[in-house]
Amino acid sequence: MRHLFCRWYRQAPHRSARCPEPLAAWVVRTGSLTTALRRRYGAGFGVRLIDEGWRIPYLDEARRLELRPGRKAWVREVALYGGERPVIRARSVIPMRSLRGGNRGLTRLGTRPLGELLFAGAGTLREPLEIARLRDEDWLTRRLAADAVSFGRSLWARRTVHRLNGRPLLVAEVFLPDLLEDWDG
Ligand SMILES: C=C(O[C@@H]1C=C(C(=O)O)C=C[C@H]1O)C(=O)O
Repeated sequence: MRHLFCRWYRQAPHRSARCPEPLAAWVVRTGSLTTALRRRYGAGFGVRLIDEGWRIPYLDEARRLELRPGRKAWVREVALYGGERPVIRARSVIPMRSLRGGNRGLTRLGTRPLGELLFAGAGTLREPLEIARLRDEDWLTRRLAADAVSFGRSLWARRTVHRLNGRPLLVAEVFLPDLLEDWDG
């Protein structure tokens, strides 16, 4: 099956893309997801490293980072857990040039949340959020949440270009159905 590009929106999801309200609060959150998940799950929060290394980004990612297609970047994929269940799947793409200038720690994170670096000091800026309602055939769905598609519910994702010490990295997050299980708002 041909994998489609995600249709990213720049507007807030509840206006333009009809993201259901309880989820929209997570999707448009401007602070650290790590901090929010820790607040919600406490010691039940954890990061499971799925893959990390020099990879060729998808064309969608290369374009957003203005990278030459086919040029490798440092790619990190994780699942963020709330208790026993994954609630977020994340994929970060870090161009080679972004690993300079004090950013070398980005390749040595392991199970330390990326958000701890990105939201640590004043050294990070972020570009506007992009939101997507994922379709089963979108490459991001297939890559990060193929198992969640069987729930038959729409999956939502967001992506942001963060600038750590002025250097860009793309972070995409898919919000899994379990994030809203026993949601009390
Ligand atoms: C960007 C953040 O970091 C989170 C942790 C990530 C990781 O450890 O790879 C990736 C994306 C985020 O869900 C955040 O906390 O907002």
